[in-house]
Amino acid sequence: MYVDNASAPARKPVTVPGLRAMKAEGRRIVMLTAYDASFAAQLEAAGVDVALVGDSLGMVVQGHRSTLPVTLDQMVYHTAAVARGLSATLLVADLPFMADRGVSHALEAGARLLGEGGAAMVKIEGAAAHVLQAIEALAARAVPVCAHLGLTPQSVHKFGGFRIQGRAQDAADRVVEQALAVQAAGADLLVLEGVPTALGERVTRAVEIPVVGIGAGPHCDGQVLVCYDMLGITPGKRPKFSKDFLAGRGSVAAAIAAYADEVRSGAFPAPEHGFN
Ligand SMILES: Nc1nc(=O)c2c([nH]1)NC[C@@H]1CN(c3ccc(C(=O)N[C@@H](CCC(=O)O)C(=O)O)cc3)CN21
Ligand SMILES: CC(C)C(=O)C(=O)O
Ligand SMILES: [Mg+2]
Repeated sequence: MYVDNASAPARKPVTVPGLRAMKAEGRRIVMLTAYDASFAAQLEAAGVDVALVGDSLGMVVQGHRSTLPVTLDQMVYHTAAVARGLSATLLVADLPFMADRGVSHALEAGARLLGEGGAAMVKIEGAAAHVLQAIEALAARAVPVCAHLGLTPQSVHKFGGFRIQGRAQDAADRVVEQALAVQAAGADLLVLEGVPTALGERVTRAVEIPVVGIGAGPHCDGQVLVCYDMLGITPGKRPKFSKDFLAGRGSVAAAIAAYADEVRSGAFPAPEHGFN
């Protein structure tokens, strides 16, 4: 089969408890988005730890200006496609905008993304009361949850654009409180996006769960990027925190391998990819 990965060298499956062990042992977590089976197989072959079916697909695949138009059906469709390209890589899928409008909706989304989609974990933005309730309800039913704080793209209209969050002291303190709250609600992983480097470090030290940063500086327990950004094929302006790993290299495989190496060594992100 085209996406069959059975001939690749065996790799121990990445698990939810395994991610916590990586934080404890100081091994950085390498995460990338994927939206289809062919990209998933590239991540798998490069030994990427975590694949994220991000609702960023609404922008980079569908061409929308935000992630808000993405539906649960579309997330399930892309998640199932990515799952077919993976074997050892842990699969995380975003809950789309408003999938958390009630606990029952969040549970339905979790059931579909894990059951039909084959994800091992769902990601949910924010730390509002209803989000904490959704995290608790999912965790109680053994659905692992990745929280997402800082620049949460589904809040683009509230933020007035994709703006760096937590710059003021009180805003930074609030992000730390939110991180503790999502951990207490039962989150197993935290994506921290678009915050100053110092806040990335503070949050990473404040919680026991692993923190995967994107535009959050080099002190997080891991890093995530949108796959098209790290290949330099995103149309228009790419976020400052991303880097073109295909530049000067001959293949997508080499670019993903270089990204994984640079995340694990700490070479990426460099100071110019961060905010202060
Ligand atoms: N291609 C792509 N890459 C992403 O990382 C990404 C998406 N799409 N879509 C969903 C969200 C939106 N994201 C974005 C998009 C733009 C910026 C951006 O342009 N930020 C400014 C900083 C603005 C400020 O200083 O407040 C930058 O210069 O990077 C940040 C995050 C992150 N996610
Ligand atoms: C940018 C990452 C963290 C994400 O949520 C997405 O790709 O949708
Ligand atoms: Mg997302």
